[in-house]
Amino acid sequence: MAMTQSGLVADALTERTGHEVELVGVTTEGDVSKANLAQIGGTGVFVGALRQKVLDGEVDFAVHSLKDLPTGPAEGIVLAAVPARDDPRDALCGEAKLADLPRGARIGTGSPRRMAQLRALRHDLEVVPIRGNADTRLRKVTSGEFDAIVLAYSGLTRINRLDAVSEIFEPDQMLPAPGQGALAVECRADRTDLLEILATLDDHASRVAVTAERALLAELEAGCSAPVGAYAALEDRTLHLIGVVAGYDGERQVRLSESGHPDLAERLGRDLATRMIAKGADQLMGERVS
Ligand SMILES: NCc1[nH]cc(CCC(=O)O)c1CC(=O)O
Repeated sequence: MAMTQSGLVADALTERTGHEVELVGVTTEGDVSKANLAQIGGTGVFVGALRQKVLDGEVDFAVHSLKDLPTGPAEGIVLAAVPARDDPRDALCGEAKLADLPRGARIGTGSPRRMAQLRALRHDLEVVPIRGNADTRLRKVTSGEFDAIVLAYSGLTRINRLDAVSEIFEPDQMLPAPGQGALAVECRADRTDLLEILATLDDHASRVAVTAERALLAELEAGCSAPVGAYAALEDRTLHLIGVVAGYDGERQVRLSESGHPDLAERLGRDLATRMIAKGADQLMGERVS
């Protein structure tokens, strides 16, 4: 998936600016270690290794899945471009749509956000942690170990596995992770020459949407392992943001929305988070039922 999305960015850059781009594959501890990803530092291990190559000047820029980036700033590195976002929704991969799965069906997901929202949609489901890359997970559906799993639609597009999708969740059923479906192009802050070139890849609507979603996540002091969903979209020069913090039991949710001017995307996210905290969102995040 990472090589595909880097290839897409490289092609777009060549098309827009005429610059040839050489792809450099980077293998990280996250790719080779058999240990649980959480134990070796979560998705931060992929991001950290790529950022080091950027800082060392081994590569000019790096492409990440934006939802895997920690919300805090990275010293010496800037988010040079957010290309036009792909479909941000989550997809169910299995034999049937969610409503048609048998009682007590086994659903695999490693994401607390997806777990909590699945339980809210259907209390009878057995939601079970699952590991491995997308292809490994999909094989666990084919083998019958799981009745279904949930993955990002955009990721399935990039690995050419839309055939596995049985249902796409609308944001009112399941809010995606902040930044889901978007890519992040990062380079060194002092490379002004490069910043100008990479800026041609930036998509304003995508940039303001993910800015609001990530500001919400940052203000909630949450990371990618928190049961936090967010989705923002720009319509007629108004930015609409929806956020959710879902309790692990699926019983309680704090779900609020807010709209504002896209120039104030960061503020919009922070304001919504503050309102969510006032409704008990931080308490829900602190809980671990299973
Ligand atoms: N956490 C892993 C990860 N990081 C980005 C994507 C999907 C692609 C995207 O969001 O752009 C995935 C897999 C998934 O959640 O199904």
